[in-house]
Amino acid sequence: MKKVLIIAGFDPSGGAGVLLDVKVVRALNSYATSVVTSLTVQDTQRVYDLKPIDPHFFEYQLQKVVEDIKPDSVKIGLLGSSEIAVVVLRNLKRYNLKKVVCDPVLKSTSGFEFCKSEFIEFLKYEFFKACDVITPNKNEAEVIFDVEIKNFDEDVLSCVQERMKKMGIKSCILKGGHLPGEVAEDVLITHNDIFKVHAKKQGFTDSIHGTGCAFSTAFATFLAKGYNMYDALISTKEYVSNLIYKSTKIGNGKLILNP
Ligand SMILES: Nc1ncnc2c1ncn2[C@@H]1O[C@H](COP(=O)(O)OP(=O)(O)O)[C@@H](O)[C@H]1O
Ligand SMILES: Cc1ncc(COP(=O)(O)O)c(N)n1
Repeated sequence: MKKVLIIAGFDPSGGAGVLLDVKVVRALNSYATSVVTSLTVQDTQRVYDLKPIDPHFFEYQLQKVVEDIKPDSVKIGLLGSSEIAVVVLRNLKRYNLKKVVCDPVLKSTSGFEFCKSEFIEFLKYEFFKACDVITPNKNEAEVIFDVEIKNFDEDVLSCVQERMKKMGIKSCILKGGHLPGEVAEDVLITHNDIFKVHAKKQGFTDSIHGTGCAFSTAFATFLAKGYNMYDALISTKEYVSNLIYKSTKIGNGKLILNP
């Protein structure tokens, strides 16, 4: 049984964060451990508040679980505070953790700002380097790479590729759910390759919640199973598209995924 370590925030409604991530890992027949970075006050309509976990207590939990159950891959979601991010970075290095997938959650679909600007600089120039792949959506990629993204044309993608090299980011999957058009396209960019996948768009991206969380967790799980990045992306795209096609309205707000 492959083991995926989830480092993410807690959404009590289960539409995003660790509750969703653990279900995705389980649905893909793997085992999830999880260390919570922050608690949110949240429902299917919006995020109201966030309280980061004490960084010392967080580190204590992280170290105990990693020393006992060595993960085959790591998914990092909402970090919640720069102090927690520093602890995560230190321990990625200390335990030499492999196959680290980071979903750079900067803002919720409903518009809640999860990161202040100095924290974003730390992520851009220190944290992402320690990850094997980051999975920004359109808005996150614009902030991280300081580029306007209206489509995934060649010039945009090669600009992102150049900036990744300069910043020391190893690989990146740009998620295109928020771009206009009939298809939801995602692009894996490495230092010497660009690889696209796409699926038919279903419904309105802004009315579905948790797609980015499910995407990065499924990708980390396929890596844990030994898939290379290309095959992991193909399988993740198929898996997440099916979850989106079956998304349901469980509360008064956005549709949720139910792995
Ligand atoms: N309406 C949609 N129909 C099908 N796939 C979608 C839709 N919206 C997003 N996706 C896919 O879901 C995944 C998450 O993407 P995206 O919504 O861009 O990120 P985020 O949830 O982080 O904002 C990507 O694979 C994207 O292509
Ligand atoms: C705990 C937690 N983690 C991540 C997200 C982002 O998900 P989304 O962009 O779907 O709001 C969230 N809302 N809450």
